[in-house]
Amino acid sequence: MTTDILSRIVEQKRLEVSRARERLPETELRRLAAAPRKRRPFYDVLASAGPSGVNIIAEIKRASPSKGVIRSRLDPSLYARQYEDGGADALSVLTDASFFHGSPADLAQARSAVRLPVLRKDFIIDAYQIFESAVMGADAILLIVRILSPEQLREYMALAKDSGMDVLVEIHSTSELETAVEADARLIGINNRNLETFDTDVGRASAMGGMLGPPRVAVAESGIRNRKDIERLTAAGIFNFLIGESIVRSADPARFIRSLKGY
Ligand SMILES: O=P(O)(O)OC[C@@H](O)[C@@H](O)c1c[nH]c2ccccc12
Repeated sequence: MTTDILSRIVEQKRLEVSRARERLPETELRRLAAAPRKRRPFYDVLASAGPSGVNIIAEIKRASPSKGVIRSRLDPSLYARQYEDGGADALSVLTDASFFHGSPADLAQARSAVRLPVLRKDFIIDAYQIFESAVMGADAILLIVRILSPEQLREYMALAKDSGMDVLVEIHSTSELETAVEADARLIGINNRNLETFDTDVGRASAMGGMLGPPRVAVAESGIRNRKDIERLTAAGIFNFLIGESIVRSADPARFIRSLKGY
């Protein structure tokens, strides 16, 4: 039943992209995207762990299809600053409006408030969205293996690289891991969320994390709630964590991130 959510999201995206194309033709967007921009390193930050041994990618997430509204009145610059104060190593910002209540403005505001590299979190199914991400100022984009053909994955990785952006390639299974490795993905996000049920199981990342090694860097995504979850995953060789809901819900995000890092 919930697999339908992902297909609904993708369907809605196709609609949004075709509308965006009418407003701004791709040739124009490409011209804008080609303007030189200073990107902040995302991959390099995550390729090695700092003194705490753990890197946190802290996410700005107002709502989700599985949880509904998490925090709707959220000031992205304020949150970004709290995340940075707490020692977050990078930011992730949901820019999808229809299902996650995010926007490109959220990303721009968050990024300009801090010095951290920023991941654009959205459902990319068309090259148009890569140029959009470049114009938005994203330092990295998410590509979800499940919703792309292997050819699209390669093409979009190359386009992102041309724009100076890093790519986080998201997988849910060992067969998707193979696809990601064949496309030579360097940063691989293992999503703990079961797309059929939307349940999360931190064990998914710990089981697959051991299959990666330099220069391939694993990121555990979704359902990470506390220091214990992190310790379980570091034992499996994973030191990068993408965390949204538990940080956004916390009364004191900076303090919560510090506790996740073991301080
Ligand atoms: O809020 P959580 O459970 O900490 O999860 C964060 C992140 O992993 C999740 O938002 C996510 C992972 N992959 C995605 C793809 C699209 C939208 C959202 C996501």
